[in-house]
Amino acid sequence: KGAAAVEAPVPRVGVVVFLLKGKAVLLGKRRSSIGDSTFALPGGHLEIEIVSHSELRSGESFEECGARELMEETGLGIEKVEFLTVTNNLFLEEPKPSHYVTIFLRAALADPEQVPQILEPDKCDGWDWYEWDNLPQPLFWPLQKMVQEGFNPFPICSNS
Ligand SMILES: CC(C)CCOP(=O)(O)OP(=O)(O)O
Ligand SMILES: [Mg+2]
Ligand SMILES: [Mg+2]
Ligand SMILES: [Mg+2]
Repeated sequence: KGAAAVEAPVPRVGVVVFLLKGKAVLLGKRRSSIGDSTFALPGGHLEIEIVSHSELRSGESFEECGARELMEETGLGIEKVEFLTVTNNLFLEEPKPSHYVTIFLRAALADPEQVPQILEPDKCDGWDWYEWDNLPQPLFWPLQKMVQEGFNPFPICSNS
């Protein structure tokens, strides 16, 4: 008898943001079925705005999604949002298998003085700024993989 067919998870799109401040990046400790208790960039699911059962408004852009997720999760306003890279991430170890195509953006604080708030305490233990050459452990594995491969999210001529 054949093994039961395995349901392949439908790929979803995640948009995460390297919010940079000097040589530091904003990270939060996740409370989630995916990457629980690991340090991850702020961000989340690319959403289609469902207005009613019969009307979909046009979906959000990557940049709009990044800015929305940052506002929802930290209350921070961001600017100079740029596309950096994309990765293909299969989460097969998690309780429920999932598959994310993850869009990585870079941004700066609109107000450099603004302080992040923990607006979703059930999803994040807290936000903090971490120097890129002294990142906390454990990192959320898609980010860990990029760091190990030498990814650098900072602008080349960063004179900031
Ligand atoms: C798993 C990740 C790459 C994409 C989903 O991110 P997330 O779990 O932070 O999602 P939300 O912020 O939308 O809840
Ligand atoms: Mg979110
Ligand atoms: Mg999120
Ligand atoms: Mg979301």
